[in-house]
Amino acid sequence: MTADPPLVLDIDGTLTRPEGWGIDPRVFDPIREWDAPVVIATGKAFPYPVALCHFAGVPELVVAENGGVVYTGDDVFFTADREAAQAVAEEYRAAGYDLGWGREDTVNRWRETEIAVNLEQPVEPLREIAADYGLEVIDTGYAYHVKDADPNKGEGLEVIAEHVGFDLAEAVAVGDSINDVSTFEVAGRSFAVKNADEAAKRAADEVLEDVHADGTLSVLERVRGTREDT
Ligand SMILES: O=C(O)COP(=O)(O)O
Ligand SMILES: [Mg+2]
Repeated sequence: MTADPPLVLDIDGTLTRPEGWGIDPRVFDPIREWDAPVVIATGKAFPYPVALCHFAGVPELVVAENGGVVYTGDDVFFTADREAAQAVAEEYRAAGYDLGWGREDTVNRWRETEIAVNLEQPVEPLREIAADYGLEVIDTGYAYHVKDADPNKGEGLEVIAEHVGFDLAEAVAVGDSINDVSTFEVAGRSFAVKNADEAAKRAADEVLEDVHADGTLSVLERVRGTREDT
């Protein structure tokens, strides 16, 4: 007997439409029908991947905020807090800059452990202020994230695998950016979509020929049913 391997999916750049924005609706059915755990591992704020699982109709297995928040379906773990990143955001604003998400800022509104800044905002002053607080700034291609260097998606994934009881060596990960490198390091097989950044491409076992959801769907097709079910 064979079964599906556990899946680890990034959102932005990976489940997105070919033009780069919005979830490609073709990913919903394969995710829903997958007969093994599907972990959503993202830099987005906690509610976004929870909502994605909810609307896809799959259990909520979530690494959010680049590993700052981990949800096993039973327990939530916070591996960082927002305080220092918030202080960086306030200094950045006091220096005349803006986070770039508008007045109500739904990008950061429910974010618990880091701060995201719009890519159109100047990054150098942000990096300088973040360094003063001992934080790093990473560019996912969708936002700058001001974060603690410690937590990452890969460690969050390990927590979920242990809790749910699957073998990470059997897991298949797909991603597109530097925040997926730690995932690629702990998952047995890793794929970077064609639109991935250099860090993700270097870390992946294989770089796909297709961009965004087209790349991811090609992986799902290939790996479906490839796990030996003992
Ligand atoms: O939040 C981001 O900047 C990117 O999100 P992702 O990790 O799902 O690609
Ligand atoms: Mg991404």
